[in-house]
Amino acid sequence: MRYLTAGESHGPQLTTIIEGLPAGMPITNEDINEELGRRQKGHGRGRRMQIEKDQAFISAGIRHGYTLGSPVALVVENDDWKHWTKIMGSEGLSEKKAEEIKRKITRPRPGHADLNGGIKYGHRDLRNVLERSSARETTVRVAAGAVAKKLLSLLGIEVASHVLEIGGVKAEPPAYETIQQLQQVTEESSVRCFDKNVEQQMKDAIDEAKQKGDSIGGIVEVIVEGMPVGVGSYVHYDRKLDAKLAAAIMSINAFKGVEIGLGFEAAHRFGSEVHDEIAWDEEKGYYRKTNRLGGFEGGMTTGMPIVVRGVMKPIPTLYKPLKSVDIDTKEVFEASVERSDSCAVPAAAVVAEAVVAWELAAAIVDQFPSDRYEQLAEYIRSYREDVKGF
Ligand SMILES: Cc1cc2nc3c(=O)[nH]c(=O)nc-3n(C[C@H](O)[C@H](O)[C@H](O)COP(=O)(O)O)c2cc1C
Ligand SMILES: C=C(O[C@@H]1CC(C(=O)O)=C[C@@H](OP(=O)(O)O)[C@H]1O)C(=O)O
Repeated sequence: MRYLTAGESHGPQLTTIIEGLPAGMPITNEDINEELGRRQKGHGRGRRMQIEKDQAFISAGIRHGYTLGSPVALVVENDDWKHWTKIMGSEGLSEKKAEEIKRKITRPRPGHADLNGGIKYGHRDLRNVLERSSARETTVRVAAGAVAKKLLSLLGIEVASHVLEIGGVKAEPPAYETIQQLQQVTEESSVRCFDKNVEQQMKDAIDEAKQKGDSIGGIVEVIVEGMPVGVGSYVHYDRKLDAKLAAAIMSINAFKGVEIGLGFEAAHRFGSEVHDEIAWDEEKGYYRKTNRLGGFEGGMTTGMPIVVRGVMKPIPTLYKPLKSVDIDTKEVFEASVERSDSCAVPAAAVVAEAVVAWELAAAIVDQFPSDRYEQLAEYIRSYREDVKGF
């Protein structure tokens, strides 16, 4: 499976085209819209989220709630676009008129893509960079992820996420009994944190940063239960599924690091404190007594829950500006800001779920190729039986 996204932050719409889904898989607008709504929430978001009410329009590949096997195209309109039609040049402005608008951006923000992107493409109006580098693009990645999540869920695989840390305020690891409970509790939290004791502290940290004109980052964790054993590969470096998850997390705007299982903590421990002992019983088949390796050995799933963490840096657009250099005048300036998120870690947790779900669904479709959804479901069911009898 593969997907592409297109669209600018203040353009008319964002689009994704998904290719390779089996035919006959049930999927509705609501499945996708629910995920889009989850991504818009979270304490610390800026004014833009009050303007947008993200909804997916299915323009291809699905009929009467089932995939056709043809490419699926999903569109999310930008409600903010109506305020930007002139600036975005959608009305075919003459050069003279564009000059009149005088909204050319020549002041790159430290930490954003503005300067490197401008140099790379030769854009002297840095808006041509920021429009696409904006995390607005994650809207349609979540739409594609929603389709992947639906496929996984139909196959008995559930994906959840939660926030472990915001701006130095740390939560206890979640003590959940079922993944559904984890999903429900985090859904009720305005910072997507399972640990209710620190929720207010996290909100306070966000408010304090905002008040100071600053921004803060944090750590999110994605947990996946129900993956069959042996998905991925130890044979080829580019089919190692843990590596694909790491790349997927790193592809989210502002993410600077990834850990699977113990992650960096493994460096401080003996091997006997890191590796998970293997056990077997008739009911479960093989299992691990612990899950310090977060569901992966040898680039393949172990069948234990997948645990992936990602760290998000603080948002680069700051009301309290850092110094930078104007690309036209070469003068040093301090950036002024119209609007920005002060913390988007809770939203990023939903994006992390989406990109992880996508990689897992793609790996399954790759390993168990089937043109029909029913065939795929049967394939997975019989593979699970096989694994039990190994
Ligand atoms: C959900 C989400 C919302 C974001 N909101 C903003 C924002 O309002 N302002 C901003 O400057 N950066 C925001 N970012 C981060 C930038 O998009 C990101 O830092 C930028 O694209 C540069 O990429 P890099 O940080 O990965 O190097 C957001 C990121 C995510 C995931
Ligand atoms: C629009 C979204 O996030 C945007 C990501 C973003 C950035 O620079 O990454 C900048 C902000 O956009 P604007 O400049 O229009 O206020 C965020 O609101 C979204 O998540 O849907």
